[in-house]
Amino acid sequence: MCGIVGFFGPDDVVHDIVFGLTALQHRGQDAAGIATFDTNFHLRKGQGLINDVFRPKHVKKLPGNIGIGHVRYTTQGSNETALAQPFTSSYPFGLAMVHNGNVINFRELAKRLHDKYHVLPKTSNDLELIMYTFASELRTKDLDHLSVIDIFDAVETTQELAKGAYATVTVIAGHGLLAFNDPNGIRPLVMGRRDTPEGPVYAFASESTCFDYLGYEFIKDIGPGQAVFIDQNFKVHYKNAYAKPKSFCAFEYIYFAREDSSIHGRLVARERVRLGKLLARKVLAAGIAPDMVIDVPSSGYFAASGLAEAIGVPYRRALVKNNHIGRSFIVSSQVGREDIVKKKLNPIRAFVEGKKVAVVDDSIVRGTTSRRIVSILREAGAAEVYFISSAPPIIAPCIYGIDMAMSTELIAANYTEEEICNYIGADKVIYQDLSDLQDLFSEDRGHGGGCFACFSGKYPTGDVTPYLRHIQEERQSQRRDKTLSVSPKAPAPTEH
Ligand SMILES: O=P(O)(O)OC[C@H]1O[C@H](OP(=O)(O)OP(=O)(O)O)[C@H](O)[C@@H]1O
Ligand SMILES: NC(=O)CC[C@H](N)C(=O)O
Ligand SMILES: [Mg+2]
Repeated sequence: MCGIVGFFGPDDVVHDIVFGLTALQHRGQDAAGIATFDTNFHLRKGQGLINDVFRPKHVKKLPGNIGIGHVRYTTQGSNETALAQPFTSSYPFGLAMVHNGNVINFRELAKRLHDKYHVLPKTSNDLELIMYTFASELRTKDLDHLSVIDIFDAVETTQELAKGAYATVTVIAGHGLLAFNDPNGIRPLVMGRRDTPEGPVYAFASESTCFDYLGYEFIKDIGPGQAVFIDQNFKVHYKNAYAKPKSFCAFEYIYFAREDSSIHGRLVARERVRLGKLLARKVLAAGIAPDMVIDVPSSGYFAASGLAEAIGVPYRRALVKNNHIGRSFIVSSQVGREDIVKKKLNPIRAFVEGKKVAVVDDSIVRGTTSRRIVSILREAGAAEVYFISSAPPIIAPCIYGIDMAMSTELIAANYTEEEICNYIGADKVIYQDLSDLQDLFSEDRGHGGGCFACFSGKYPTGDVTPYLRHIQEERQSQRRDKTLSVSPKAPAPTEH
């Protein structure tokens, strides 16, 4: 799902970039990169977390009052350093770009760039296709007299040609900072501003939480098809008025985004509490009577507290998370995910022994976390374990920036709820109803609609079968996890 930031102000911006990326670390753990510009581009990118890649000695070598940054969760190509973002192009002007999302007409765009503009991207990262498509359109303009209209025209063409999800920020050397979203606005992108004695600093970021830390005022979400350009005089130009999102990724509210972020007017934490409360009907109808509701740290907390409140049962944090362990789901190998899940959570025996426990997580994707949780709760003496997902069953691949592109790795795409219950070893599995989730983000509720593709199999960008075939071939050639390493018919594990 990647995290992106961009800053443009009167002074060096690298410290705000590092700080902003640190607030977005949960969006990508594979790699990190920063590009700043003064009279030249200064670029550093590497594998690992922000603190791994950027030490003080590196920050000093990133001068410039305009710059962008990226934390990567790989969805296209391998996660080696060469494919980390940002990417730069020397022509026209000098460009540096980052994006969050996934281009799904990869081959078509690459062919057009080659045939029409004789451009050969350096890697298989789809960001290059967006950047070179934009660059190729820009270079057809009168570069001696580049106007904002020219820039927005190049954006418009890029948005027509590139299919999929892409929230982007671009430095156009000597001209300014540009942000634009794909026509569906599937990924989050927000704009902020901080006033200083020397003048305003403008910022773009995947999530508003970046601004909280840095003292920026939230200005707006960048909606579907929208673009914003900050010129050299710090004048702000908008392409397309803001429109409510019709296909914003619902999984951002459920799991991906940070709880303290607000997206399209909705505080993520509050939406998660609502999702927890919505589950009460099914929990009560299931005839289970939990003694307590616990969460799976860290993304399950708000839904668990919402459910506990709705059914009048105590909430307890009975699973303790090792705070030095990051996210498991966004690790690119099953072995890596299982290793993290093993190290990450420990039950408090004194709370769960002899108790009937409703454990709430935001989602069950591959089943890695849930199977482990049930096993360690049983080991800690829980009498009954009911596993509750605040997301509906994930039955179809995500191809818009969350790396679950193969239905063979999605447990609910391959097995019934009963088989899943058996595999994870729970006494009951309860999922959110898709209709309840869709209602929460419907136009009637003032949101505008969302992308529910991974829950419904209906994709907002039209026919995606060619892309699904492409990504299947790519994964098979990379021999990355393509099938579940489980058979839910197998009994739950006793060892752990
Ligand atoms: O069924 P699975 O394939 O295990 O995927 C689902 C789990 O992965 C995520 O947790 P993660 O560890 O990524 O992050 P968190 O600490 O934010 O919960 C999510 O919150 C679920 O717990
Ligand atoms: N998760 C993402 O947004 C990934 C962005 C881009 N597809 C990459 O692989 O770098
Ligand atoms: Mg989790």
